[in-house]
Amino acid sequence: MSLQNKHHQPSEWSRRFSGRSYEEEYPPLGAITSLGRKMRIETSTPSSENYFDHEDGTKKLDFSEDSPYFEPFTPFDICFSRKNYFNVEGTGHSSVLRPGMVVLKRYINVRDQIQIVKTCQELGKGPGGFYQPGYKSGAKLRLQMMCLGLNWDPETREYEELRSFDGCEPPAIPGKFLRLVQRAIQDAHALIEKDLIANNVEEILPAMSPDICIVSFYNTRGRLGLHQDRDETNYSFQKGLPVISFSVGDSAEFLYSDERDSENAEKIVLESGDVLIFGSESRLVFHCVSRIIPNSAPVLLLERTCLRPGRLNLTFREY
Ligand SMILES: O=C(O)CCC(=O)C(=O)O
Ligand SMILES: [Fe+2]
Repeated sequence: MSLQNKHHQPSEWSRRFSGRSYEEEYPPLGAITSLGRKMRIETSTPSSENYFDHEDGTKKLDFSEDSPYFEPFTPFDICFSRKNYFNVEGTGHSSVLRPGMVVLKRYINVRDQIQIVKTCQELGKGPGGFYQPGYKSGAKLRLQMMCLGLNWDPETREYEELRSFDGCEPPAIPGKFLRLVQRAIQDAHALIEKDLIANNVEEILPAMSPDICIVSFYNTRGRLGLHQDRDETNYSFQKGLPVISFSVGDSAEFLYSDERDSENAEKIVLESGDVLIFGSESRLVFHCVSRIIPNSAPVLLLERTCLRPGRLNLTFREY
């Protein structure tokens, strides 16, 4: 009995499982030559029609791409793929979603995401930090919120210097966040210029200097109903100054629509590191967070920050 047969007895199971004959599944041993992606096995034991004679009398298996023996050879990778490392594969590319609305996918690198979480954690534990806000109706929002720069009160829908319920002054927006916002606007302009072959990018998406950042933390059951961001000044609306949103942690399903109608809304998945910008024509777009996708945050981010399951969102606006 050959070594081949000693170790691999053909079985009904293996035939059924692979859909190939035993000889096809386990070609006889012989000299194995690696030819780039193709493997060729030389042997003197003919056993199927896929052998063909060579001038020197030996029989060779046909491992050309048309042959059933052909299998691309993939060497073992000692490192995780990015997919395993980050838990999920990216969804989509940076693009102009509609006039004035741009998504920059995986824009914030993991190092900066880690910094964002650590900074928000520190600020969030201090005066003016995270709390669960409510609406005028008494219903609570399904998230924890903190404001930087100015305070926005979901109950009165007003902006204020001090938080009315505890008198706390909102922490300042960190310079690092502001620099990231400016860079994102520039890169959104470059994308618009390229995608729409436009040179009036400032009209399509005006630049802005944020004076408020609303930081929200959604746990995996968190969500935010369909709404427009319309509590800023007329100046801000007339200029179409954009809202700029950073996503960090678990991914979120984000819906947006011209109508107050989530049934027919467009949907995108906002992943950790994504930046979404909506201004000018899209400034008053209806939008909501319909779902947080559990276990979708980058593993490295979780390892370095111990961020709770859920998602951190920062929206920057110019009041
Ligand atoms: O979490 C998000 O992506 C959206 C947040 C939002 O719409 C808001 O803060 O007004
Ligand atoms: Fe909003």
